[in-house]
Amino acid sequence: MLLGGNKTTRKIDNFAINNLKIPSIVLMENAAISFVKHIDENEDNFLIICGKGNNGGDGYAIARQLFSKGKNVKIFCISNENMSNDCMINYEICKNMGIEIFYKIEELDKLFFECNVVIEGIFGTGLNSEIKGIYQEIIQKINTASNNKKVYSIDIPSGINGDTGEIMGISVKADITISFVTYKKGFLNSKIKDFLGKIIIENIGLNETSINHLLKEYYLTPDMIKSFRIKRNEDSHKGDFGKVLIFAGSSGFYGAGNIVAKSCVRTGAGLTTVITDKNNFSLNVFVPEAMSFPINFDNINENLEKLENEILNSDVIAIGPGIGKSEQAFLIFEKLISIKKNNKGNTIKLILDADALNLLSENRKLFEKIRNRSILTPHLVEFSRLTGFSTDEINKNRFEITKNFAKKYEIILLLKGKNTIITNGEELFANSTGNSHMANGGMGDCLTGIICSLVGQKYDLMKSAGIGAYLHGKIADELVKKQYIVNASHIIENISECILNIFQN
Ligand SMILES: NC(=O)C1=CN([C@@H]2O[C@H](COP(=O)(O)OP(=O)(O)OC[C@H]3O[C@@H](n4cnc5c(N)ncnc54)[C@H](O)[C@@H]3O)[C@@H](O)[C@H]2O)[C@@H](O)CC1
Ligand SMILES: Nc1ncnc2c1ncn2[C@@H]1O[C@H](COP(=O)(O)OP(=O)(O)O)[C@@H](O)[C@H]1O
Ligand SMILES: [K+]
Repeated sequence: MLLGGNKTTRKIDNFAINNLKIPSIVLMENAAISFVKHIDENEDNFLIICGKGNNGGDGYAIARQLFSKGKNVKIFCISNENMSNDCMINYEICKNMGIEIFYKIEELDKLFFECNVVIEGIFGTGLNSEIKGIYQEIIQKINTASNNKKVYSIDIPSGINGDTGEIMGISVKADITISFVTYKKGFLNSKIKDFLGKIIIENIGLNETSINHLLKEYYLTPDMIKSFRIKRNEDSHKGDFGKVLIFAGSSGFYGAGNIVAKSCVRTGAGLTTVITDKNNFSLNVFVPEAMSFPINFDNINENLEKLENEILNSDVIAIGPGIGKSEQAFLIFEKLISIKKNNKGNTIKLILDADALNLLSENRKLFEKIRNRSILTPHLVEFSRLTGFSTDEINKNRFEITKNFAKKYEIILLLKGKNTIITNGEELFANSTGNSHMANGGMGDCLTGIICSLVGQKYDLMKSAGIGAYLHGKIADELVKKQYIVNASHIIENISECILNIFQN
Protein backbone atom coordinates (compact mmCIF):
# COMPACT_ATOMS: atom_id res chain seq x y z
CA MET A 1 0.00 0.00 0.00
CA LEU A 2 1.33 3.43 -0.89
CA LEU A 3 2.57 5.50 2.01
CA GLY A 4 2.02 9.22 1.62
CA GLY A 5 1.56 12.55 3.25
CA ASN A 6 0.30 16.03 2.55
CA LYS A 7 2.63 16.76 -0.34
CA THR A 8 2.14 13.37 -1.99
CA THR A 9 -1.65 13.80 -1.85
CA ARG A 10 -1.28 16.99 -3.89
CA LYS A 11 1.15 15.28 -6.25
CA ILE A 12 -1.28 12.41 -6.89
CA ASP A 13 -4.16 14.84 -7.26
CA ASN A 14 -2.27 16.93 -9.79
CA PHE A 15 -1.20 13.88 -11.77
CA ALA A 16 -4.75 12.49 -11.84
CA ILE A 17 -6.17 15.83 -12.94
CA ASN A 18 -3.47 17.02 -15.37
CA ASN A 19 -2.12 13.78 -16.83
CA LEU A 20 -4.91 11.25 -16.46
CA LYS A 21 -7.43 14.03 -17.19
CA ILE A 22 -9.81 12.99 -14.44
CA PRO A 23 -11.71 16.11 -13.39
CA SER A 24 -11.15 16.89 -9.71
CA ILE A 25 -14.88 16.79 -9.04
CA VAL A 26 -14.89 13.16 -10.26
CA LEU A 27 -12.12 12.29 -7.79
CA MET A 28 -14.17 13.87 -5.04
CA GLU A 29 -17.24 11.92 -6.08
CA ASN A 30 -15.24 8.68 -6.13
CA ALA A 31 -13.92 9.47 -2.66
CA ALA A 32 -17.45 10.03 -1.42
CA ILE A 33 -18.78 6.82 -2.97
CA SER A 34 -15.88 4.80 -1.51
CA PHE A 35 -16.43 6.37 1.88
CA VAL A 36 -20.13 5.63 2.03
CA LYS A 37 -19.50 1.92 1.34
CA HIS A 38 -18.16 1.63 4.89
CA ILE A 39 -21.22 3.03 6.57
CA ASP A 40 -23.52 0.48 8.10
CA GLU A 41 -26.77 0.17 6.13
CA ASN A 42 -28.74 0.29 9.38
CA GLU A 43 -27.36 3.66 10.45
CA ASP A 44 -29.59 6.69 10.11
CA ASN A 45 -29.49 10.30 11.35
CA PHE A 46 -26.21 11.68 10.15
CA LEU A 47 -24.60 14.97 11.01
CA ILE A 48 -21.92 15.98 8.53
CA ILE A 49 -19.59 18.78 9.60
CA CYS A 50 -17.87 20.52 6.72
CA GLY A 51 -14.94 22.91 6.40
CA LYS A 52 -14.31 25.02 3.31
CA GLY A 53 -11.50 23.06 1.60
CA ASN A 54 -11.73 19.84 -0.36
CA ASN A 55 -12.05 17.85 2.84
CA GLY A 56 -15.28 19.78 3.42
CA GLY A 57 -16.12 19.17 -0.26
CA ASP A 58 -15.85 15.44 0.39
CA GLY A 59 -18.20 15.99 3.34
CA TYR A 60 -20.87 17.65 1.15
CA ALA A 61 -20.52 14.90 -1.48
CA ILE A 62 -20.90 12.23 1.22
CA ALA A 63 -23.97 14.06 2.55
CA ARG A 64 -25.52 13.91 -0.94
CA GLN A 65 -24.72 10.24 -1.32
CA LEU A 66 -26.34 9.38 2.00
CA PHE A 67 -29.32 11.65 1.31
CA SER A 68 -29.90 9.93 -2.02
CA LYS A 69 -30.09 6.61 -0.17
CA GLY A 70 -32.98 8.04 1.84
CA LYS A 71 -30.97 8.67 5.00
CA ASN A 72 -31.72 11.43 7.43
CA VAL A 73 -28.87 13.89 6.83
CA LYS A 74 -28.07 17.28 8.32
CA ILE A 75 -25.06 19.39 7.51
CA PHE A 76 -23.20 21.86 9.67
CA CYS A 77 -21.38 24.36 7.44
CA ILE A 78 -18.51 26.04 9.27
CA SER A 79 -17.99 28.66 6.60
CA ASN A 80 -19.29 29.23 3.09
CA GLU A 81 -16.75 31.93 2.31
CA ASN A 82 -13.61 31.22 0.27
CA MET A 83 -14.65 27.65 -0.37
CA SER A 84 -12.52 25.59 -2.76
CA ASN A 85 -14.21 25.18 -6.16
CA ASP A 86 -15.24 21.58 -5.67
CA CYS A 87 -16.40 22.27 -2.15
CA MET A 88 -18.60 25.09 -3.47
CA ILE A 89 -20.09 22.86 -6.20
CA ASN A 90 -21.08 20.16 -3.73
CA TYR A 91 -22.34 22.71 -1.20
CA GLU A 92 -24.60 24.24 -3.86
CA ILE A 93 -25.95 20.82 -4.89
CA CYS A 94 -26.70 19.99 -1.24
CA LYS A 95 -28.63 23.26 -0.95
CA ASN A 96 -30.49 22.61 -4.21
CA MET A 97 -31.38 19.09 -3.11
CA GLY A 98 -32.94 20.48 0.03
CA ILE A 99 -30.57 18.93 2.56
CA GLU A 100 -30.86 20.91 5.79
CA ILE A 101 -27.76 23.02 6.36
CA PHE A 102 -26.99 24.77 9.67
CA TYR A 103 -24.51 27.58 10.24
CA LYS A 104 -24.74 28.75 13.85
CA ILE A 105 -22.50 27.19 16.47
CA GLU A 106 -25.32 27.61 19.02
CA GLU A 107 -27.26 25.00 17.04
CA LEU A 108 -24.55 22.38 17.26
CA ASP A 109 -25.46 20.86 20.64
CA LYS A 110 -28.99 20.16 19.45
CA LEU A 111 -27.68 18.72 16.18
CA PHE A 112 -25.38 16.35 18.07
CA PHE A 113 -28.27 15.30 20.29
CA GLU A 114 -30.42 14.41 17.28
CA CYS A 115 -27.89 12.41 15.31
CA ASN A 116 -26.42 8.92 15.68
CA VAL A 117 -23.40 9.32 13.45
CA VAL A 118 -21.05 12.27 13.03
CA ILE A 119 -18.95 12.55 9.86
CA GLU A 120 -16.36 15.26 9.95
CA GLY A 121 -14.67 16.88 6.98
CA ILE A 122 -13.15 19.92 8.63
CA PHE A 123 -9.49 19.56 7.66
CA GLY A 124 -7.61 16.90 5.73
CA THR A 125 -4.18 17.13 4.20
CA GLY A 126 -4.52 20.92 3.84
CA LEU A 127 -4.26 21.73 7.55
CA ASN A 128 -1.31 24.08 7.78
CA SER A 129 -1.27 25.73 11.19
CA GLU A 130 -2.39 25.41 14.79
CA ILE A 131 -6.19 25.19 15.16
CA LYS A 132 -7.80 28.08 16.98
CA GLY A 133 -11.10 29.93 17.46
CA ILE A 134 -14.32 28.50 16.12
CA TYR A 135 -12.58 25.44 14.65
CA GLN A 136 -11.15 24.58 18.04
CA GLU A 137 -14.55 25.03 19.66
CA ILE A 138 -16.26 22.76 17.12
CA ILE A 139 -13.66 20.00 17.49
CA GLN A 140 -14.04 20.19 21.26
CA LYS A 141 -17.80 19.76 20.86
CA ILE A 142 -17.35 16.76 18.55
CA ASN A 143 -15.11 15.08 21.11
CA THR A 144 -17.57 15.73 23.90
CA ALA A 145 -20.44 14.37 21.84
CA SER A 146 -18.38 11.39 20.70
CA ASN A 147 -18.97 9.41 23.90
CA ASN A 148 -22.26 8.13 22.60
CA LYS A 149 -21.95 8.74 18.83
CA LYS A 150 -19.98 7.05 16.14
CA VAL A 151 -17.49 9.54 14.70
CA TYR A 152 -16.10 9.09 11.19
CA SER A 153 -13.22 11.24 9.97
CA ILE A 154 -12.79 11.94 6.29
CA ASP A 155 -9.19 11.30 5.17
CA ILE A 156 -7.56 12.34 8.49
CA PRO A 157 -9.03 13.21 11.88
CA SER A 158 -9.17 17.00 11.71
CA GLY A 159 -6.25 18.35 13.70
CA ILE A 160 -3.72 15.63 12.87
CA ASN A 161 -0.80 16.56 10.65
CA GLY A 162 -0.79 14.01 7.81
CA ASP A 163 3.00 14.02 7.54
CA THR A 164 4.06 13.81 11.18
CA GLY A 165 1.00 12.75 13.13
CA GLU A 166 1.45 15.82 15.31
CA ILE A 167 -1.71 17.20 16.90
CA MET A 168 -2.04 20.78 15.69
CA GLY A 169 -3.45 22.17 18.93
CA ILE A 170 -6.51 19.92 19.07
CA SER A 171 -7.83 16.97 17.08
CA VAL A 172 -11.04 15.09 16.48
CA LYS A 173 -11.00 11.65 18.10
CA ALA A 174 -12.40 9.38 15.43
CA ASP A 175 -13.85 5.91 15.80
CA ILE A 176 -13.17 5.26 12.13
CA THR A 177 -10.84 7.12 9.78
CA ILE A 178 -11.42 6.52 6.10
CA SER A 179 -8.43 7.84 4.22
CA PHE A 180 -7.87 8.09 0.50
CA VAL A 181 -5.24 6.50 -1.75
CA THR A 182 -2.28 6.44 0.68
CA TYR A 183 -1.68 5.31 4.22
CA LYS A 184 -0.64 8.63 5.75
CA LYS A 185 2.83 8.76 7.32
CA GLY A 186 1.33 10.63 10.23
CA PHE A 187 -0.70 7.51 11.12
CA LEU A 188 2.58 5.81 12.10
CA ASN A 189 2.93 8.15 15.09
CA SER A 190 2.00 5.85 17.98
CA LYS A 191 0.98 8.80 20.18
CA ILE A 192 -2.19 9.39 18.13
CA LYS A 193 -3.47 5.81 18.01
CA ASP A 194 -6.56 6.77 20.04
CA PHE A 195 -7.40 9.62 17.68
CA LEU A 196 -7.38 7.49 14.54
CA GLY A 197 -9.66 4.65 15.57
CA LYS A 198 -9.95 1.99 12.90
CA ILE A 199 -8.10 3.01 9.73
CA ILE A 200 -9.46 2.14 6.30
CA ILE A 201 -7.66 3.15 3.10
CA GLU A 202 -9.96 3.69 0.14
CA ASN A 203 -9.57 4.14 -3.55
CA ILE A 204 -10.71 7.23 -5.48
CA GLY A 205 -10.78 5.50 -8.87
CA LEU A 206 -7.03 5.40 -9.46
CA ASN A 207 -5.34 2.12 -10.23
CA GLU A 208 -2.18 1.81 -8.13
CA THR A 209 -0.09 0.90 -11.17
CA SER A 210 -0.97 4.18 -12.87
CA ILE A 211 0.32 6.28 -10.00
CA ASN A 212 3.02 4.22 -8.30
CA HIS A 213 5.78 5.88 -10.31
CA LEU A 214 4.99 9.04 -8.36
CA LEU A 215 6.08 7.67 -5.02
CA LYS A 216 8.28 4.84 -3.85
CA GLU A 217 7.23 4.54 -0.26
CA TYR A 218 5.01 1.71 0.95
CA TYR A 219 3.23 0.52 4.05
CA LEU A 220 3.78 -3.25 4.02
CA THR A 221 0.59 -5.25 3.62
CA PRO A 222 0.06 -9.04 3.41
CA ASP A 223 -0.66 -8.68 -0.31
CA MET A 224 2.66 -6.97 -0.94
CA ILE A 225 4.56 -9.62 0.99
CA LYS A 226 2.74 -12.32 -0.93
CA SER A 227 3.64 -10.65 -4.22
CA PHE A 228 7.34 -10.86 -3.27
CA ARG A 229 7.22 -14.65 -3.10
CA ILE A 230 9.64 -16.62 -5.26
CA LYS A 231 8.07 -19.98 -6.12
CA ARG A 232 10.13 -23.06 -5.23
CA ASN A 233 11.07 -25.10 -8.24
CA GLU A 234 10.05 -28.78 -7.91
CA ASP A 235 13.55 -29.88 -8.98
CA SER A 236 15.39 -27.66 -6.56
CA HIS A 237 17.94 -28.91 -4.03
CA LYS A 238 19.51 -27.44 -0.92
CA GLY A 239 22.20 -25.70 -2.96
CA ASP A 240 19.47 -23.52 -4.46
CA PHE A 241 18.43 -22.09 -1.11
CA GLY A 242 21.70 -20.54 -0.08
CA LYS A 243 24.83 -21.23 1.84
CA VAL A 244 24.64 -18.98 4.84
CA LEU A 245 27.62 -18.26 7.03
CA ILE A 246 26.90 -16.76 10.43
CA PHE A 247 29.34 -15.09 12.79
CA ALA A 248 27.36 -14.56 15.98
CA GLY A 249 27.83 -15.39 19.66
CA SER A 250 30.88 -15.53 21.86
CA SER A 251 31.64 -16.66 25.40
CA GLY A 252 28.67 -15.59 27.54
CA PHE A 253 26.58 -14.88 24.42
CA TYR A 254 26.40 -18.22 22.64
CA GLY A 255 22.61 -17.94 22.81
CA ALA A 256 22.75 -15.09 20.28
CA GLY A 257 24.53 -17.28 17.73
CA ASN A 258 22.14 -20.13 18.39
CA ILE A 259 19.10 -17.91 17.88
CA VAL A 260 20.43 -16.49 14.60
CA ALA A 261 21.25 -19.99 13.37
CA LYS A 262 17.94 -21.53 14.36
CA SER A 263 15.92 -18.68 12.84
CA CYS A 264 17.94 -19.04 9.65
CA VAL A 265 17.39 -22.81 9.48
CA ARG A 266 13.67 -22.54 10.26
CA THR A 267 13.21 -19.87 7.56
CA GLY A 268 14.52 -22.36 5.02
CA ALA A 269 18.16 -21.62 4.16
CA GLY A 270 19.79 -24.50 2.28
CA LEU A 271 22.89 -24.81 4.46
CA THR A 272 23.75 -22.88 7.59
CA THR A 273 27.22 -22.71 9.13
CA VAL A 274 28.11 -20.85 12.31
CA ILE A 275 31.58 -19.56 13.10
CA THR A 276 31.95 -20.21 16.79
CA ASP A 277 34.49 -20.93 19.51
CA LYS A 278 35.86 -24.46 19.26
CA ASN A 279 34.71 -25.06 22.85
CA ASN A 280 31.07 -24.11 22.17
CA PHE A 281 29.04 -27.31 21.85
CA SER A 282 25.65 -25.76 22.49
CA LEU A 283 25.02 -25.08 18.78
CA ASN A 284 24.78 -28.78 17.92
CA VAL A 285 22.24 -29.33 20.67
CA PHE A 286 20.15 -26.24 19.97
CA VAL A 287 20.28 -26.37 16.17
CA PRO A 288 21.32 -29.83 15.02
CA GLU A 289 20.69 -28.87 11.37
CA ALA A 290 23.42 -26.19 11.46
CA MET A 291 27.14 -26.84 10.99
CA SER A 292 29.87 -25.17 12.93
CA PHE A 293 33.13 -23.64 11.83
CA PRO A 294 35.26 -23.87 14.98
CA ILE A 295 37.59 -21.01 15.77
CA ASN A 296 40.40 -20.89 18.29
CA PHE A 297 39.86 -17.46 19.77
CA ASP A 298 43.25 -17.64 21.47
CA ASN A 299 44.98 -17.76 18.13
CA ILE A 300 42.81 -16.29 15.40
CA ASN A 301 45.50 -16.37 12.72
CA GLU A 302 45.54 -20.14 12.84
CA ASN A 303 41.98 -20.12 11.40
CA LEU A 304 42.01 -17.30 8.90
CA GLU A 305 43.14 -19.30 5.86
CA LYS A 306 40.50 -21.97 6.34
CA LEU A 307 37.96 -19.24 6.95
CA GLU A 308 38.78 -17.78 3.55
CA ASN A 309 37.59 -21.00 1.89
CA GLU A 310 34.42 -20.89 3.95
CA ILE A 311 33.77 -17.32 2.84
CA LEU A 312 34.36 -18.24 -0.81
CA ASN A 313 31.76 -20.98 -0.41
CA SER A 314 29.09 -18.66 0.97
CA ASP A 315 26.22 -16.79 -0.65
CA VAL A 316 25.49 -14.63 2.35
CA ILE A 317 27.18 -13.84 5.64
CA ALA A 318 25.40 -12.57 8.76
CA ILE A 319 27.63 -10.89 11.30
CA GLY A 320 27.16 -9.31 14.65
CA PRO A 321 24.82 -10.56 17.37
CA GLY A 322 26.78 -11.36 20.52
CA ILE A 323 30.27 -11.18 18.98
CA GLY A 324 31.46 -8.39 21.28
CA LYS A 325 34.00 -5.78 20.26
CA SER A 326 37.20 -7.67 21.08
CA GLU A 327 40.22 -7.53 18.81
CA GLN A 328 39.53 -11.12 17.73
CA ALA A 329 35.94 -10.25 16.85
CA PHE A 330 37.17 -7.30 14.84
CA LEU A 331 39.73 -9.41 12.94
CA ILE A 332 37.14 -11.99 11.97
CA PHE A 333 34.64 -9.28 11.01
CA GLU A 334 37.24 -7.57 8.84
CA LYS A 335 38.14 -10.87 7.17
CA LEU A 336 34.51 -11.75 6.51
CA ILE A 337 33.83 -8.49 4.66
CA SER A 338 37.14 -8.47 2.79
CA ILE A 339 36.07 -10.81 -0.03
CA LYS A 340 33.39 -9.51 -2.42
CA LYS A 341 32.75 -12.47 -4.69
CA ASN A 342 32.31 -16.14 -3.90
CA ASN A 343 33.80 -18.96 -5.95
CA LYS A 344 30.68 -19.03 -8.15
CA GLY A 345 31.52 -15.44 -9.08
CA ASN A 346 28.46 -14.04 -7.27
CA THR A 347 28.53 -11.10 -4.87
CA ILE A 348 28.53 -12.28 -1.27
CA LYS A 349 25.71 -10.48 0.54
CA LEU A 350 26.12 -9.21 4.08
CA ILE A 351 23.69 -8.77 6.97
CA LEU A 352 25.26 -6.63 9.68
CA ASP A 353 23.67 -6.33 13.10
CA ALA A 354 24.50 -5.45 16.72
CA ASP A 355 28.27 -5.52 17.43
CA ALA A 356 29.13 -5.57 13.73
CA LEU A 357 27.42 -2.17 13.56
CA ASN A 358 29.26 -0.94 16.62
CA LEU A 359 32.56 -2.05 15.11
CA LEU A 360 31.60 -0.33 11.89
CA SER A 361 30.78 2.91 13.76
CA GLU A 362 34.29 2.91 15.19
CA ASN A 363 36.04 1.89 11.94
CA ARG A 364 34.30 3.92 9.28
CA LYS A 365 36.74 3.11 6.50
CA LEU A 366 35.16 -0.36 6.46
CA PHE A 367 32.01 1.14 4.92
CA GLU A 368 33.88 1.00 1.62
CA LYS A 369 33.89 -2.83 1.76
CA ILE A 370 30.18 -3.29 2.31
CA ARG A 371 28.74 -1.05 -0.42
CA ASN A 372 26.08 -2.40 -2.74
CA ARG A 373 25.70 -5.74 -1.01
CA SER A 374 24.60 -5.19 2.58
CA ILE A 375 21.64 -4.90 4.89
CA LEU A 376 22.34 -3.06 8.16
CA THR A 377 19.80 -3.70 10.91
CA PRO A 378 20.40 -1.22 13.74
CA HIS A 379 18.03 -0.42 16.57
CA LEU A 380 17.69 3.25 17.45
CA VAL A 381 20.80 3.51 19.63
CA GLU A 382 22.97 1.63 17.16
CA PHE A 383 21.70 3.90 14.40
CA SER A 384 22.49 6.92 16.51
CA ARG A 385 26.08 5.66 16.83
CA LEU A 386 26.27 5.09 13.09
CA THR A 387 24.92 8.49 12.10
CA GLY A 388 25.93 10.81 14.93
CA PHE A 389 22.31 12.01 15.22
CA SER A 390 20.68 11.88 18.64
CA THR A 391 17.85 9.39 19.12
CA ASP A 392 15.43 12.34 19.39
CA GLU A 393 16.61 13.78 16.08
CA ILE A 394 16.20 10.36 14.44
CA ASN A 395 12.73 9.88 15.89
CA LYS A 396 11.60 13.27 14.58
CA ASN A 397 12.97 12.69 11.12
CA ARG A 398 13.14 8.94 10.56
CA PHE A 399 12.28 8.91 6.88
CA GLU A 400 14.79 11.50 5.78
CA ILE A 401 17.68 10.34 7.99
CA THR A 402 17.33 6.66 7.07
CA LYS A 403 17.03 7.44 3.36
CA ASN A 404 20.03 9.77 3.34
CA PHE A 405 22.15 7.26 5.23
CA ALA A 406 21.23 4.38 2.91
CA LYS A 407 21.93 6.50 -0.15
CA LYS A 408 25.25 7.81 1.15
CA TYR A 409 26.68 4.39 2.01
CA GLU A 410 24.85 2.45 -0.72
CA ILE A 411 23.39 -0.07 1.67
CA ILE A 412 19.93 -1.23 2.71
CA LEU A 413 19.07 0.24 6.07
CA LEU A 414 16.55 -1.46 8.34
CA LEU A 415 15.85 0.70 11.38
CA LYS A 416 14.20 -1.51 14.00
CA GLY A 417 11.37 -0.45 16.28
CA LYS A 418 7.65 0.30 16.05
CA ASN A 419 6.97 0.43 12.29
CA THR A 420 10.47 -0.68 11.33
CA ILE A 421 11.74 1.31 8.34
CA ILE A 422 13.53 -0.34 5.44
CA THR A 423 15.11 1.73 2.70
CA ASN A 424 17.73 1.72 -0.02
CA GLY A 425 17.69 5.51 -0.20
CA GLU A 426 15.01 5.60 -2.93
CA GLU A 427 12.39 3.03 -2.09
CA LEU A 428 11.08 2.76 1.46
CA PHE A 429 8.94 0.23 3.34
CA ALA A 430 7.33 0.94 6.71
CA ASN A 431 6.46 -2.27 8.51
CA SER A 432 2.90 -2.75 9.70
CA THR A 433 3.47 -5.64 12.13
CA GLY A 434 5.06 -6.10 15.56
CA ASN A 435 4.17 -5.08 19.10
CA SER A 436 5.63 -4.13 22.47
CA HIS A 437 5.19 -7.69 23.82
CA MET A 438 8.13 -8.75 21.68
CA ALA A 439 10.52 -6.19 23.16
CA ASN A 440 12.94 -8.55 24.88
CA GLY A 441 16.50 -9.79 24.37
CA GLY A 442 17.18 -12.04 21.40
CA MET A 443 14.41 -10.63 19.20
CA GLY A 444 16.84 -8.77 16.94
CA ASP A 445 19.04 -11.87 16.62
CA CYS A 446 16.01 -13.76 15.42
CA LEU A 447 15.28 -11.09 12.79
CA THR A 448 18.88 -11.30 11.55
CA GLY A 449 18.53 -15.07 11.15
CA ILE A 450 15.29 -14.74 9.20
CA ILE A 451 16.67 -12.08 6.88
CA CYS A 452 19.96 -13.83 6.06
CA SER A 453 18.00 -16.97 5.31
CA LEU A 454 15.77 -15.12 2.83
CA VAL A 455 18.78 -13.54 1.15
CA GLY A 456 20.25 -17.05 0.82
CA GLN A 457 17.01 -18.08 -0.90
CA LYS A 458 17.66 -15.41 -3.55
CA TYR A 459 15.22 -12.75 -2.41
CA ASP A 460 16.72 -9.36 -3.22
CA LEU A 461 17.99 -7.34 -0.29
CA MET A 462 15.04 -4.92 0.01
CA LYS A 463 12.50 -7.74 -0.23
CA SER A 464 14.41 -9.95 2.22
CA ALA A 465 14.42 -7.14 4.75
CA GLY A 466 10.75 -6.36 4.06
CA ILE A 467 9.51 -9.95 4.26
CA GLY A 468 11.74 -10.58 7.30
CA ALA A 469 10.49 -7.62 9.31
CA TYR A 470 6.85 -8.27 8.35
CA LEU A 471 7.02 -11.98 9.15
CA HIS A 472 8.86 -11.47 12.46
CA GLY A 473 6.26 -8.93 13.64
CA LYS A 474 3.30 -10.85 12.23
CA ILE A 475 4.22 -13.97 14.22
CA ALA A 476 4.38 -11.85 17.37
CA ASP A 477 1.01 -10.24 16.55
CA GLU A 478 -0.60 -13.66 16.16
CA LEU A 479 1.00 -14.99 19.36
CA VAL A 480 -0.12 -12.07 21.56
CA LYS A 481 -3.68 -13.16 20.91
CA LYS A 482 -2.99 -16.14 23.19
CA GLN A 483 0.02 -15.20 25.33
CA TYR A 484 1.32 -12.05 26.99
CA ILE A 485 5.03 -12.18 26.18
CA VAL A 486 6.66 -13.28 22.97
CA ASN A 487 10.31 -14.40 23.04
CA ALA A 488 12.61 -15.20 20.16
CA SER A 489 12.10 -18.95 20.76
CA HIS A 490 8.36 -18.52 20.28
CA ILE A 491 8.95 -16.67 17.02
CA ILE A 492 11.33 -19.37 15.78
CA GLU A 493 8.83 -22.19 16.32
CA ASN A 494 6.18 -20.33 14.32
CA ILE A 495 8.20 -19.08 11.36
CA SER A 496 7.34 -21.84 8.94
CA GLU A 497 3.58 -21.84 9.65
CA CYS A 498 3.46 -18.07 9.27
CA ILE A 499 5.32 -18.11 5.95
CA LEU A 500 2.82 -20.66 4.70
CA ASN A 501 -0.10 -18.48 5.80
CA ILE A 502 1.29 -15.36 4.18
CA PHE A 503 2.39 -16.92 0.93
CA GLN A 504 -0.56 -19.22 0.35
CA ASN A 505 -3.56 -17.36 1.76
N1 LIG B 1 -6.16 12.85 -4.15
C1 LIG B 1 -6.85 12.86 -3.03
O1 LIG B 1 -6.40 12.19 -2.09
C2 LIG B 1 -8.12 13.64 -2.89
C3 LIG B 1 -8.34 14.40 -1.76
N2 LIG B 1 -9.53 14.90 -1.44
C4 LIG B 1 -9.73 15.64 -0.19
O2 LIG B 1 -9.05 16.86 -0.21
C5 LIG B 1 -8.48 17.10 1.05
C6 LIG B 1 -7.45 18.15 0.94
O3 LIG B 1 -8.14 19.33 0.58
P1 LIG B 1 -7.53 20.80 0.69
O4 LIG B 1 -6.18 20.81 0.11
O5 LIG B 1 -8.55 21.71 0.14
O6 LIG B 1 -7.34 20.99 2.23
P2 LIG B 1 -8.31 20.86 3.50
O7 LIG B 1 -9.73 20.67 3.09
O8 LIG B 1 -7.71 19.85 4.39
O9 LIG B 1 -8.19 22.24 4.24
C7 LIG B 1 -7.79 23.40 3.61
C8 LIG B 1 -8.61 24.61 4.07
O10 LIG B 1 -8.47 24.83 5.45
C9 LIG B 1 -7.79 26.07 5.70
N3 LIG B 1 -6.91 25.88 6.85
C10 LIG B 1 -5.77 25.14 6.92
N4 LIG B 1 -5.28 25.13 8.18
C11 LIG B 1 -6.15 25.87 8.93
C12 LIG B 1 -6.21 26.23 10.31
N5 LIG B 1 -5.27 25.82 11.18
N6 LIG B 1 -7.22 27.00 10.74
C13 LIG B 1 -8.17 27.41 9.88
N7 LIG B 1 -8.18 27.12 8.56
C14 LIG B 1 -7.18 26.35 8.09
C15 LIG B 1 -7.11 26.42 4.41
O11 LIG B 1 -6.90 27.80 4.29
C16 LIG B 1 -8.09 25.86 3.39
O12 LIG B 1 -9.18 26.74 3.20
C17 LIG B 1 -8.02 15.73 1.46
O13 LIG B 1 -7.76 15.62 2.83
C18 LIG B 1 -9.20 14.90 1.02
O14 LIG B 1 -10.19 14.87 2.02
C19 LIG B 1 -10.74 14.52 -2.19
O15 LIG B 1 -11.42 15.65 -2.60
C20 LIG B 1 -10.49 13.57 -3.33
C21 LIG B 1 -9.13 13.61 -3.94
N1 LIG C 1 7.08 -1.91 20.50
C1 LIG C 1 7.46 -2.63 19.43
N2 LIG C 1 6.71 -2.68 18.34
C2 LIG C 1 7.09 -3.37 17.25
N3 LIG C 1 8.24 -4.09 17.18
C3 LIG C 1 9.04 -4.09 18.23
C4 LIG C 1 8.71 -3.37 19.42
N4 LIG C 1 9.73 -3.54 20.29
C5 LIG C 1 10.64 -4.34 19.71
N5 LIG C 1 10.24 -4.69 18.47
C6 LIG C 1 11.00 -5.50 17.49
O1 LIG C 1 11.80 -6.47 18.20
C7 LIG C 1 13.13 -6.50 17.68
C8 LIG C 1 14.12 -6.08 18.76
O2 LIG C 1 15.42 -6.04 18.24
P1 LIG C 1 16.69 -5.60 19.09
O3 LIG C 1 16.42 -4.32 19.79
O4 LIG C 1 17.86 -5.68 18.19
O5 LIG C 1 16.75 -6.74 20.18
P2 LIG C 1 17.95 -7.64 20.69
O6 LIG C 1 19.21 -6.84 20.50
O7 LIG C 1 17.66 -7.89 22.12
O8 LIG C 1 17.92 -8.88 19.91
C9 LIG C 1 13.14 -5.57 16.47
O9 LIG C 1 12.86 -6.30 15.30
C10 LIG C 1 12.00 -4.60 16.77
O10 LIG C 1 11.47 -4.02 15.60
K1 LIG D 1 -11.08 15.31 8.41
